[in-house]
Amino acid sequence: MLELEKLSVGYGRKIVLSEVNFSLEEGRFLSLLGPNGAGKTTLLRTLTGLQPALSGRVLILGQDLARMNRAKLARIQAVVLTDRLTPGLLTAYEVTALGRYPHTGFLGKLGPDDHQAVSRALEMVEAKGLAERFFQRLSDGEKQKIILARALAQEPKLILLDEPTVHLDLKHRLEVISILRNLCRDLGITVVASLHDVDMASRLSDQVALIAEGGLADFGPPELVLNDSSVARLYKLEGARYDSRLGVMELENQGKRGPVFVVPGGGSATSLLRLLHKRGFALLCGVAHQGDMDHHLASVLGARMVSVPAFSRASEKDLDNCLELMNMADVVIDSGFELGMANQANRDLLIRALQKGKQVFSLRSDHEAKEMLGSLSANLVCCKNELDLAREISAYNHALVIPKKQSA
Ligand SMILES: Nc1ncnc2c1ncn2[C@@H]1O[C@H](COP(=O)(O)OP(=O)(O)OP(=O)(O)O)[C@@H](O)[C@H]1O
Repeated sequence: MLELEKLSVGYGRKIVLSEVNFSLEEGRFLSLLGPNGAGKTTLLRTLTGLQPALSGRVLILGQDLARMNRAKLARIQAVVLTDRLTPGLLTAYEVTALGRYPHTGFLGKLGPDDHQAVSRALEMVEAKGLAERFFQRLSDGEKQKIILARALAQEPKLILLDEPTVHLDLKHRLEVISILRNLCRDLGITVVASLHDVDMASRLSDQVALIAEGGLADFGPPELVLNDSSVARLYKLEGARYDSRLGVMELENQGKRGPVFVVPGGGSATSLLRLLHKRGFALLCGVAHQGDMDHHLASVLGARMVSVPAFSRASEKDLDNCLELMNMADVVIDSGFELGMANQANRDLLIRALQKGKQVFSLRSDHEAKEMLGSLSANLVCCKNELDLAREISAYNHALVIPKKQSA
């Protein structure tokens, strides 16, 4: 569908990107990712023919873009740029109908086929109800849907979009994204879009192009191209990292409070770990099973951890290592894990912590705690939920810090 051969783009003598090479098959979704000012818009504008290439070639369906006439190009390619559309007093239907211009005659008169195409396009973006409303009076999200409908009414094979979800709330962002995804999957339309959301790009795209420092830094399926270090390099991230497994950005913290020791299990500690990390606590954790969500998140959040392979029991040595970490912690937290064959050691850890007189906070009910820990549970502070627990720990931590300061 699209092939770039040693393409350099820019403005006059200013080269923004040089010698970009890649090709894209029909019906694929390509996301252009890169920091502000990297050249995504400049590349998109060059692919639309709105600005000439500085050197190299763009081939669309095997034909050189520079030699294609505009009418022919408009029947293949639709463009959605970020420039605000100000179409005067046109209704949403009339704006959508503007997309039919490559198919109508000189006077732009719509025939029955054109009206059908306009209705189909409005239906595809689920905006038939907006048809009679004035475009200017629509919300940003509604406008974006109509602009997409206009591109679809053109019945293109290739759609180029610059930041199609910018200014949209979550609902409209997801709607627009799912419309674009369906275009590729159901209609075989090729989509090239610049996006700022790495997570969205990784879920949506067949291919991603990483644009940075004057060229194409990488190109390929997101599963191969997007990882912690490539994203950190691309955006020059400091104080944050991209978790490619969960597809989310995690903020680093200096862990100035605590540390606290979390006893995890089977994903029971995930919200808790995130909350404590957000509140600035340094995290210690054990015993965590590899492959478990708690293990993954604890390691992404930079916790010091004792871990064992999935489904295996911790050894005496693992327990000793945990106790060593636990001794460093102000408090111990029971994540309320479900007890099974493989994590008996985590119950033993809680028992040892209570026997040593450590302050233990728990996400279990009093009843559950008693069942698991017997009379020792009397020394446990049971909390209703993660927020309650974080509050209790903050109060306890504060009480610890003040005497320390006073004695100094
Ligand atoms: N008309 C212009 N003339 C000269 N330089 C320009 C022009 N338009 C943009 N630039 C410059 O070209 C470079 C690339 O800009 P571009 O808008 O393509 O980046 P981008 O990746 O789309 O950025 P963003 O994510 O912020 O939209 C920037 O340094 C920008 O200042």
